[in-house]
Amino acid sequence: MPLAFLPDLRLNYRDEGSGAPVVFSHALGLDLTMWDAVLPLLPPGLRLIRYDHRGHGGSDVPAPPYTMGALVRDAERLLDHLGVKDCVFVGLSMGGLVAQGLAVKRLDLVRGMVLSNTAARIGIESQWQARAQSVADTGMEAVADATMERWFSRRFRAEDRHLPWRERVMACQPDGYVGACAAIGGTDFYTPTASLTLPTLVLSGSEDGSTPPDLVRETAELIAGAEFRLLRGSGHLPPVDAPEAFAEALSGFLRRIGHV
Ligand SMILES: O=C(O)CC1=CCC(=O)O1
Repeated sequence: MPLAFLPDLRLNYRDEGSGAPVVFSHALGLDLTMWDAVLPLLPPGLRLIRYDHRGHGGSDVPAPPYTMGALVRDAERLLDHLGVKDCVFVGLSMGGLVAQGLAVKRLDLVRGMVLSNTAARIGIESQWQARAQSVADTGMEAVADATMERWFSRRFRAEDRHLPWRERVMACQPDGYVGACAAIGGTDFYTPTASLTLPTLVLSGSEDGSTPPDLVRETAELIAGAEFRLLRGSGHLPPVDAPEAFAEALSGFLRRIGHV
């Protein structure tokens, strides 16, 4: 898989297809494979770029803590490196924070965004510090089970469909996870996000235990003209537990804004 050599960091990414660019930014503790089930369901004529955040997947793992500014800068430098402008940026959870920060900073790069299962602010800093500390102390096992409960519905878990995703969380480098917790805990985008006016689709899962629908809807209401859509039966990761519904919502948005 290609690595983008940014001045101080190597970022792992995949760049597939050709046409109008769509960039995918994943959630905490995961990697670019989070989008595997969605990409084949999207219409032709798109350049599909996905990457691993610092500290995740095949990207470098700098020592924690990280800042949201650094995560946004990584996305910015990757898009500059790939010569991408005017993309639709799709960010889920932590990736949705990156989407908001990037749109505020570099509107030349982003012509539309999809904010999935995210908010202008996620949780409170002390909870993120406590979570980071437990991973620093005892590794990913400290958060794996509780994460599955927040991410996936009871039914999904009863069918053991969460197990491969638990393995992915367990494979995350503790330093990367701890670093990203600091970035999330230190981020409050209420004011900058309220200034955004670009075309935006906001998606939420009715069973999301991490960013519940009311929180996600509140962020949609900050952005003038944003569309809000609730994916019924889905949890925190619709690309995993409801890829068809996610792809259908994303494809509709791309068509409505003339991106495909
Ligand atoms: O781990 C969680 O509960 C949910 C989450 C918050 C930010 C992110 O990317 O995932």
